[in-house]
Amino acid sequence: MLNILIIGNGQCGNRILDAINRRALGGGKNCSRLARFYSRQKFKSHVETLALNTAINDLKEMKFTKAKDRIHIEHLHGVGANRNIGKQVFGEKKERIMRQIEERGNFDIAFVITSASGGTGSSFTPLLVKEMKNRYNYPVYCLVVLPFREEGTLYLQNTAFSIREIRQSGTDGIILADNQYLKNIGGSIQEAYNGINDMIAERILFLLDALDSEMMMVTDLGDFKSVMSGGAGLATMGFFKSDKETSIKTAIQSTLSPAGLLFSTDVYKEASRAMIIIKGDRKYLNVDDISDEIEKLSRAIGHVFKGIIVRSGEYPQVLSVLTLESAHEMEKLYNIAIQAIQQEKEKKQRVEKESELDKTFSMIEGLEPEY
Ligand SMILES: Nc1nc2c(ncn2[C@@H]2O[C@H](COP(=O)(O)OP(=O)(O)OP(=O)(O)O)[C@@H](O)[C@H]2O)c(=O)[nH]1
Repeated sequence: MLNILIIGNGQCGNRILDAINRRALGGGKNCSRLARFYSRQKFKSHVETLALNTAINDLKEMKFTKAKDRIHIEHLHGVGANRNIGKQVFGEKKERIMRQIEERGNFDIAFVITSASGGTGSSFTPLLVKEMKNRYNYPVYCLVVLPFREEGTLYLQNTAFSIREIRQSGTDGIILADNQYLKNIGGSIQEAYNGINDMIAERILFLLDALDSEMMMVTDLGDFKSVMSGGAGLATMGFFKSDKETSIKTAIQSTLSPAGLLFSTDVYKEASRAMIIIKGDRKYLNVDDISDEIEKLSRAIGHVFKGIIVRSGEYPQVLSVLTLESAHEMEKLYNIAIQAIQQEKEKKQRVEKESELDKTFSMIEGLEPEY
């Protein structure tokens, strides 16, 4: 049995963690809040979850994560997208945060979930990972959510710096999920967030289940580590759940297609290593068809690990984990981020010069109110 730690930092990280806990309690989208009082989590592994946030309201919003796992790192009501303040708060509260991890025991693998663009999660994550890597010898993977591109200059510049810092933190790999790419889920912004969080939670739970399952064809933690160590330190995941109409070939293709992935990439051009895990009833799993599809991918990118988990009565579900050797979409994001940083710099310079407003205020210099 694997010991797994999942940490959610900041509002986005907290919400995704809560979606994972809801699913682990067996809940779909409408799972009752009461479920957490009487259900046992369906993790096969021993999983500890921990939510960190400077904003108490974000922690209170969580419905399926135990109160003891929601840790408030006091600083006003968040750090207002300011990563410098976030880093300072982490520095001040570091030992308290690390004690929380220490108390939860030793692990085989850890995941840290955050948005790249806010203040708290994106500044805590690189510093936290660095501390974890210094103190423990288990792999630490980050799941990082990229912003909608129209969310503003501060979020864009935070993204550019935080991704670079997370890469340099010693993390064993970054799994990307992109709000912009996934936004066609539709509905209100809250519905889109819930939909995206649910997609991420579904993939993470499938992965955890697979890493701790008896397989007909084996992939294990060692294979996952090998996949994640390939490429340029960035990865993404794809998923597809088939019904009785879908062939296993189509299911595998779908997990590698835009509809199945969490980040925009042409896997046949940009992927470096992959892991494909298939779960379902033996009668749907034609081994020749599976091999055909996997070979097509491995001819294009190199090595592909494959795993098959037999679950009687279930239509196949397929998960892909892909490390990337290049990421065109990330280059595009950095180009807009550079413009955003420039824009913020020019604005600051303009404000630092004596502004028209300063001139207006100075008109009453030397005068006193007369009554
Ligand atoms: N997918 C997804 N993205 C979210 C969610 N909530 C916020 N975001 C995104 O996260 C980014 C903002 O980061 P947050 O996580 O809210 O910020 P924070 O880390 O709490 O930091 P501060 O609020 O600045 O202290 C924006 O790009 C949002 O679009 C969510 O529930 N799901």
